[in-house]
Amino acid sequence: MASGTGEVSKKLKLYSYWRSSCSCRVRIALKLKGLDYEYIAINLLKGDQKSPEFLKLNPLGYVPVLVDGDFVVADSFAILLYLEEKYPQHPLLPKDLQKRALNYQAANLISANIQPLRNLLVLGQTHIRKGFAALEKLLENYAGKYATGNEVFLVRFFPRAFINISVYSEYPILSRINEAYKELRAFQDAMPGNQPDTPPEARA
Ligand SMILES: N[C@@H](CCC(=O)N[C@@H](CS)C(=O)NCC(=O)O)C(=O)O
Repeated sequence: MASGTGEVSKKLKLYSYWRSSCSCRVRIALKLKGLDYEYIAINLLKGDQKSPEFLKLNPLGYVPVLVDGDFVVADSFAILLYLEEKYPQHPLLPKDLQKRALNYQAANLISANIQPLRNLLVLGQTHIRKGFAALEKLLENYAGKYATGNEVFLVRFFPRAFINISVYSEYPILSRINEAYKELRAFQDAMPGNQPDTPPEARA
C-alpha cells in the first residue's frame, strides 16, 4: 500500500469493489468531477476488507475508502462531501438550501435505510420497499429529469442491478429517473460491469 519511497502520491486512490453500490456512488462523483484516480480493488468475496492493512484505513472493514495524499476518508457519504468541498467543479449539491436538504435527506435514506438491508432476505425486502416508497414520495414534488430537478446532484439510488428484488417497477418516478441516469457517461463508466476488477463474465 505504501509507495516505499517515503513520497506521498498526489493521485487520489479509491479502494473499491466492482459490485459495491457504495463504491459506485463515489466512482460516479469522481467521474462527474473529472478526477483521475487510482483504482485499488478490494475483493470482498476473498475477504480483502478484513486484512490488517485495510483495517488500518477503515476499522469497519468496508469499502469505499478514499486516500488523498496522506489523508484517509471512509464512508461514501463523507467521501462525496469531501470531494464536493475540495473539487467544486460539477457541484453535487444545489445552491438552494431547501434542495440541498432534500438531497441530504434522500441520500441518507438510501445509505441508512435501504443499502444496509439490501443483502438480507425477507426482512430486508420489507424495509427496502418501505425505503423506496418513502423515496418515491419524497421526490414526488421535486423530480425533474433527475431526482431533484433537471441537474445531476448527490442523490442517486440503485440501478436495477443492485437490487435483489423486482420492486423497481412499483415506483414510476424512480424507474423513470433511473433511465435518465443510465444515459450519462459518468454513470455508465462507474457501473459494476466496467471496473478494473470486474470479472470477465460480468463485464458490460
Ligand atoms: N455507510 C457505508 C457502508 C459501506 C458498506 O456497506 N460497504 C460494503 C459494500 S457496499 C462493504 O464493504 N461490505 C464488506 C463486508 O460486509 O464485509 C458507506 O456508505 O460507505
